[in-house]
Amino acid sequence: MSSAYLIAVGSNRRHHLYGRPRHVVRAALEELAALGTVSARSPIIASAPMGAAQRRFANAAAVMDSEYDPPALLAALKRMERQFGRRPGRRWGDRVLDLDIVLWDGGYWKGSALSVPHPDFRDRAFVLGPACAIAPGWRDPISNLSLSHLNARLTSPRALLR
Ligand SMILES: Nc1nc2c(c(=O)[nH]1)N=C(CO)CN2
Repeated sequence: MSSAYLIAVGSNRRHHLYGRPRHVVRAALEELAALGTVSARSPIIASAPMGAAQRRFANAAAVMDSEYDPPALLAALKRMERQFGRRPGRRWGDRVLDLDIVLWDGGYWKGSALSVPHPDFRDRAFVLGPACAIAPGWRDPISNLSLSHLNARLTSPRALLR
């Protein structure tokens, strides 16, 4: 049985073949088709780095159906990161490709190396912005708020949206 996933994609380093981060993200969005059926790809946005990273990021999101369960999909995404030349580095440092599972239509997953929903996605405009462009009505199973509500909450006065 296949499941739907929301995947976040990011890059802030050049790739020797693909070039600038936005081209890395575009290539990664295409490559996701090897892991399932991609039903939506967001526009690629530029965003200021959050955390220890130095350079600007290109970010995007995709919705895909896949036969993989969450740990198997995560393993496949990590393999793709390595194929794109990512090497272990600082947790919040610069990277050629970052692929995260944000949401899964099966609800929650909690393992030693993986939590779905992604624990921090509600505070990350660079995830919510692109995600809202393709799946605004998808609800976070923990807060039960839609992606468009979570995104509005990040950018609007809190009192209005609680
Ligand atoms: N704007 C932006 N900032 C980041 C990003 C990212 O994808 N976009 N990823 C990080 C590490 O996961 C750290 N900071």
